[in-house]
Amino acid sequence: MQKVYEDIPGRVPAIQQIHLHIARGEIFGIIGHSGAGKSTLLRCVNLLERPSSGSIIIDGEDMTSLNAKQLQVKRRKIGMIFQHFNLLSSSTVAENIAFPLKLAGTGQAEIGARIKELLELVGLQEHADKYPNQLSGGQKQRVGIARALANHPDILLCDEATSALDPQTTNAILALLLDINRKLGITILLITHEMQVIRAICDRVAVMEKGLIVETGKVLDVFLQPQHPVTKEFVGQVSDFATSSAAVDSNVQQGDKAGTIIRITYIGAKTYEPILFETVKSTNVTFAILQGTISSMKGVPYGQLVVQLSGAQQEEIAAVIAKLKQEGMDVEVIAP
Ligand SMILES: Nc1ncnc2c1ncn2[C@@H]1O[C@H](COP(=O)(O)OP(=O)(O)OP(=O)(O)O)[C@@H](O)[C@H]1O
Repeated sequence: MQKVYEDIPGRVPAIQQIHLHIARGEIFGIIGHSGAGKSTLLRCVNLLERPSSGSIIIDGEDMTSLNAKQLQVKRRKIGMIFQHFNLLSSSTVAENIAFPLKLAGTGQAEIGARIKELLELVGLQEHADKYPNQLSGGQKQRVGIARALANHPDILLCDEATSALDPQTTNAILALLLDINRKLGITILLITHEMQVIRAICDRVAVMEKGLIVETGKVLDVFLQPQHPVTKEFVGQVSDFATSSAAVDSNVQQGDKAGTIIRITYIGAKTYEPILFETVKSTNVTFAILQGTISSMKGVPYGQLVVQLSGAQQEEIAAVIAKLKQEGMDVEVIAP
């Protein structure tokens, strides 16, 4: 699809040609700098913005071919939450959540029951009768989430949903989104400019720049092997990996230049196993750790070690590397 805002003649399209497939049930993140086109892309999904060309296919149905009535019905199955929450300030929490249910013509008794369920889901049972200005940012976003889920949507669009929140509240809201995805199977499409949001909950990510997707893939792959300069920059926000080469260079210069330098990547339970030590133990190979990090991606631990192997013949070092690979490690020889 493509989107050109028509108001300024000759301007670059907000979305150049983009082709994106999002699988049912996944959490898909779109990251990019300001003006990259993320909001435009997200708003095209539920047709808050109409693409200039191309189509938006949801469950086999092209959104751009629906008439106003059909679109209204289809939109009920696409919830949306916003950076600044967009709550009705003169309505209570319960009334805010009831709003989309009333629009859908839901009966009063059913609305009452649904509000109760949703308040429980987002942890706001005690706050039904409060007004938005009596709530914290995190609580406001919980109301936004409850309202977005009111009509049992299949898809939840999140427009910078945690950008106005402090880090601790951000983590709590991300945990709630992950919980909703797992419990209810809702597909989540989120946009953000923060790589920690992607790392915390996304399965896959697309990196946008100037209206184009410049890189896309599984979050782990993108983190461990970012290709595009913009992706490298975003990964550098949260990871020590991107800055590692300079640190490694200086460590190598200070130490023994002989030997082979490798980068080992550990994922899952292996992160905590002494595989490197066990592998070299019965050989002549010695190792020096030049750099190491452990982190977590969607709750799964992963780590990287940059290690200098020396003290033995090249063949023996090669055998150690082969053994590490056999153990399921991802090993990259950096030098020589
Ligand atoms: N309603 C609009 N009318 C005209 N131009 C627009 C409109 N909305 C966005 N644009 C332009 O389209 C381009 C992409 O904007 P968009 O808001 O989609 O980017 P973004 O990546 O979401 O940025 P941000 O994080 O700052 O919101 C920008 O050049 C922007 O100025």
